[in-house]
Amino acid sequence: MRISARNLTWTAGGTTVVRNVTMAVESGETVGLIGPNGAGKSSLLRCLAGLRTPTAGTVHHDGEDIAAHDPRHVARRLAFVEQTGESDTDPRVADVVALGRTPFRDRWRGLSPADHAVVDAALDHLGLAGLRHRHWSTLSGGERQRTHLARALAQRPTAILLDEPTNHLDIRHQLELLELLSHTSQTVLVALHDLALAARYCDRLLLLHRGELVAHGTPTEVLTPALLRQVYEVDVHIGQDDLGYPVLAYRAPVSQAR
Ligand SMILES: Nc1ncnc2c1ncn2[C@@H]1O[C@H](COP(=O)(O)OP(=O)(O)OP(=O)(O)O)[C@@H](O)[C@H]1O
Repeated sequence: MRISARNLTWTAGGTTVVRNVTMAVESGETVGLIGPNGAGKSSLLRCLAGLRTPTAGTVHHDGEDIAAHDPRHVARRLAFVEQTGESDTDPRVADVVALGRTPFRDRWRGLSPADHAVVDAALDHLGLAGLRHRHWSTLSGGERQRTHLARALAQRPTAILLDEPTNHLDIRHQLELLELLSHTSQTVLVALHDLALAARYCDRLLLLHRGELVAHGTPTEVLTPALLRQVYEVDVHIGQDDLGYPVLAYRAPVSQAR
C-alpha cells in the first residue's frame, strides 16, 4: 500500500507539531522516520494512521483520502505499533495478539478457526508461543514490544507503521525485528532513534526537525555530517564496517565541542 501526505499540518495545544509535510512511502518500501526527541515523529505517524485528524492537508492510502473512511476500514489494511504503554487491564499475550483480528470480526462473535490460525502464526513468528498464556503485567519491556508487533502481524496488514519498536529490545531482538521488517512485502514506515540501524535496514529515510521534513532520500543522502550537526547538534564521523554497513561515531554535542 502506498501511504502519502500532502501539506500535512497538525496543531495541538497552540503548537504546530507537524508542519506542512509532503511525503510518500511507496508500496513495499521500508522507510525510516528519524529526528531528534520532540521532532514530531509520533504525531506524524498517528496522522498517517488516521488516529489524529490533520489541522490542514491530507493523508492518502493507495490514493484514497482516509478522511472519507471510518477507522475500521483503515485498520483492515494498516497496522500501527505504538510505543508500549501501561494497560489498565492485565490480558494474556494471546488475547493481545487476537486484538489484531478485531477489524475483521463480527462484533458479537468470537475468533473463527482461521483467526486462531493467524494468531498462532503471529505468535510463532515473534517467538512468543511459549508466552501465550502469560499476563501482560508479567512481561518484560522487550516481550511487550514483540507482543505488540505480533498483534500488528495478526492484522495481516498491507502496511505497518511502527513508533520506535526497538527501544526495549536487546541487540539480537533489534536485528531480528528489523530483518523481519526489511524483508516483508508490506509497506513499512518505522520511527527509529538508532541512525546506524536505520541506515542499514531502510530503503529510504525521512528526517524530521521541529515538525518539518528537512531531508528525504537514501540513507547515504540523508545521513551527512553537516545535516546531522544541524539537526541533532552533534558532530559525527560516518564510516563503513567491513560488510559495507554504516558506522557512526559520535563526538561531543556541538555546543560542548568548542
Ligand atoms: N497532544 C499534544 N498537545 C500538545 N503538545 C503535544 C501533543 N502531542 C505532542 N505534542 C508535542 O509535540 C512535540 C512532538 O511530539 P512527538 O511525540 O510527535 O515527537 P517525537 O519526534 O515522536 O519525539 P520522541 O523522539 O521524543 O518520541 C513534542 O514537543 C510534544 O510535547
